[in-house]
Amino acid sequence: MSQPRAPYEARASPGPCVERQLRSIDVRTSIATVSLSGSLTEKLTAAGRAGFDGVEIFENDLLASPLTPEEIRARTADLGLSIDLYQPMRDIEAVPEAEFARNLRRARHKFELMRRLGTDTVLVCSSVSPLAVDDDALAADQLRRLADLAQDFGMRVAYEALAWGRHVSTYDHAWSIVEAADHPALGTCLDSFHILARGGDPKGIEDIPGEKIFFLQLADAPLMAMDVLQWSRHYRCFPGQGGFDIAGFLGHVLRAGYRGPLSLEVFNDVFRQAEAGPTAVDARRSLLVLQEATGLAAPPAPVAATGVAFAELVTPDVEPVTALLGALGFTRRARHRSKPVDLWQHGEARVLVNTGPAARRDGTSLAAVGLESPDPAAASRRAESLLAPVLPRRRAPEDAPLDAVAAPDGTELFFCVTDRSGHPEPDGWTGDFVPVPHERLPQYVARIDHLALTQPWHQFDEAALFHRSVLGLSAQDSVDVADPYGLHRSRAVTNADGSVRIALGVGPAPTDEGARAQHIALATDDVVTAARRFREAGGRLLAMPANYYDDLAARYEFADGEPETYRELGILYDRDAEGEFRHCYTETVGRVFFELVQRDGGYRGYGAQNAPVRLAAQHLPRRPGR
Ligand SMILES: O=C(O)c1ccc(O)c(O)c1
Ligand SMILES: [Mg+2]
Repeated sequence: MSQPRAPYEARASPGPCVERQLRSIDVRTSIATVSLSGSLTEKLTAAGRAGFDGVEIFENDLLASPLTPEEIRARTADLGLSIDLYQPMRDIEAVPEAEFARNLRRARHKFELMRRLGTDTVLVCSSVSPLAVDDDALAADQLRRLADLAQDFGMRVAYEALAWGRHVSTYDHAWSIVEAADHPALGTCLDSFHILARGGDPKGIEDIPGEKIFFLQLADAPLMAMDVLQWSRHYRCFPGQGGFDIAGFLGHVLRAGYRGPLSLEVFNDVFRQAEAGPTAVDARRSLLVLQEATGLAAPPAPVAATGVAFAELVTPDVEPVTALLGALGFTRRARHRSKPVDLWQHGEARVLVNTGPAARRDGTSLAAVGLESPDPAAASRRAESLLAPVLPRRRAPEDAPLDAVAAPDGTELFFCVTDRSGHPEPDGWTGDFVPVPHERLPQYVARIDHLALTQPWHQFDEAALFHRSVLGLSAQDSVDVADPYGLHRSRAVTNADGSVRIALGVGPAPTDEGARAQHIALATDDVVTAARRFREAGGRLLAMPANYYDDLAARYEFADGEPETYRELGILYDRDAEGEFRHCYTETVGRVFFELVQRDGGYRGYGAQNAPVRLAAQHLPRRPGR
């Protein structure tokens, strides 16, 4: 089959000129209703509001809907969505003639339904039926006859290889059957999951004529060694959230000449249960990032943060918070000129304490993070283009304008510039604070080492993609840590020099309020001194069990007295190929606690090895007698 080829298709890999050409392609985005939670109406509404152009309607969603096909069509159109695909038709091909006659009858009903829905493409997935025989000629013949019927209705059939199809399980096999059938109303549907999960080489996609690729489904997945059907039905995720090279895959499909919608088809147990609205936004963001990676779109470039300017705590009960900060050697340096917000500082670590109205709503929590930005306005434009909710720039007329967005968990992220000039009238956010007299205390904290933010259970993957794409941070591997009452997962996102480190977590982390835990880790170059000073100032360190220290002494050789000091203060120890890590924890106030950390050498982790012991210790006070 011959087809016109665009000039760039001859090139082996997309260079800048290719990227420019791709950018002029107007791609449409679509999402399968199976990817979202709720009723069909809720799914359609979420997809429409998130800005998708179309949907794939899953048969079960239609069957369960009280709306007539005409009403679904009208609702979809009202939301600005087209119905790009109806799916799936199963177990159609390569079956005995009597069975195929029944399949055609079923198909006729579906084509009538599709006409009422106003959609023209149906997905047929490769048969898993025990009746199906291993006979490509028969499969091609029956698919041709199905396509004939489809054509009578003005419809098209897109044949997709399921990775677990009985006889057809690879895209090239499905394409060879479609090619043999040679019918204008029959094409293939490519699904990145089925192709990449089997480890197949997607390069061969470039040999399929673009107009014979009737549909493209995109899904990523974490790399797992498990049965492919279970993997597909439970663990798919949005592009950029798993381990597949979806951008590379899409490059092959575009070079084949495909110009249809990019459609997300994600079967995922978490998304099935989470609110559809935010999931749809997460989904759209994943496609925007993918479009950027493949040269299909050019949103404003990421502006990586260069440090943490401040962490902001809100609290209805300020005394325990300021007592904790005081014991940690922070002093109150300045007061916001119009709001009940104090700036506390130790070294270059700044903590804002806000006792305003939000505090009464949320209890003591970490509500905002100031990220030091080389270009706050550009960082905000990037965030907005990737669908981050932008917050009002000026809270009060006299305040300095601040660019800020909300992260998926509601944490406010400010892009700011800290004025360290020492001028009496500082610029930027610091200019809104009026200095107050303060004591000069010994400084043993250098800066904020990292922030740990426990995410809502259903937003872990979304949070990682958000921080990576919106903030230009890179994500490390996710680690699983045993918590006595569940599993704690953690994934750090960092900038290149480690001056911004955010540990995103999910799990039953213990807090006074039973809510998601958040913590601020402070960098020190002498954790023993820091811990002692904290104690002397009346602070309480989290005690660790003696068994931990017995094990530590067995694992490593320490200088005389070292393990005893750690045991006395509750200091934990870890080591990797690059260096050493010593850390200890304060008690928890509301949802928040502090950690003191000493990194030596090039240690890059967060003490995950010690986390089960620390989590157990944090649960203890809340579960007395256990
Ligand atoms: O899991 C399935 O059965 C199934 C159905 C339709 C698809 O497009 C698909 O990729 C998987
Ligand atoms: Mg599919």
